[in-house]
Amino acid sequence: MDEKKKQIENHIREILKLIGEDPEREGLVDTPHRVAKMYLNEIFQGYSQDPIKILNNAVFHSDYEEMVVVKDIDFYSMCEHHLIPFFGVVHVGYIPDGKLIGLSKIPRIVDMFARRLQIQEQMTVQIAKTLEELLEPKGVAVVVEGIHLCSVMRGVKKPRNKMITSEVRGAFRKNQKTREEFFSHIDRRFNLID
Ligand SMILES: Nc1nc2c(ncn2[C@@H]2O[C@H](COP(=O)(O)OP(=O)(O)OP(=O)(O)O)[C@@H](O)[C@H]2O)c(=O)[nH]1
Ligand SMILES: [Zn+2]
Repeated sequence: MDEKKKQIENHIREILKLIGEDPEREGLVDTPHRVAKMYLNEIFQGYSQDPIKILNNAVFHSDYEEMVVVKDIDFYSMCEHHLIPFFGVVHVGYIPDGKLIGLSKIPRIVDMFARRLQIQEQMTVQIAKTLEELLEPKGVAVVVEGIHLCSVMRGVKKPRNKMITSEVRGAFRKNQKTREEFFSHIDRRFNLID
């Protein structure tokens, strides 16, 4: 890990030089170290995480049969095309089939996939697929609402653009009423803003 950190530091220092900066000036002298630490311990931490460890046995047997919805889970991720953030909220629903998951574990799974280089569509599918594998539920649904800084502060510069992606599996795909129940729970407003 220390060797990796050192190498990232060196590359950041080189990038600083190439964009016309002086990496030795006071404000920047510790920046390569900070960035390396932030990449490995925070914003790209997801690469070194294992869903089974994150779960820590927090799957419970239960007779509860109705839909479980966890909504407005904030996430921060990094666009794989531009290496700048996209962020927003994730909403998750599932219909258990004998197994429930600890409430805090859903945001932990979201973070595991958000803390990587991503596109929003892929992150949406990865969250749904992982919950399906862990819980074997009757159905799972994931909706992600995101703002991509690569379309806000550069490129097309459309600051109010929001991207909405969804992945629905099992009962949510087969049964329109189930899907509608989920969407009525999460509402269609953009939850991050209002
Ligand atoms: N579908 C999808 N596209 C994304 C996501 N994040 C960024 N993009 C898009 O990826 C595309 C990359 O296109 P390019 O033409 O190679 O990149 P670019 O020249 O920087 O494009 P502009 O952003 O239009 O200036 C852009 O249209 C981005 O808006 C994402 O999560 N999902
Ligand atoms: Zn981008």
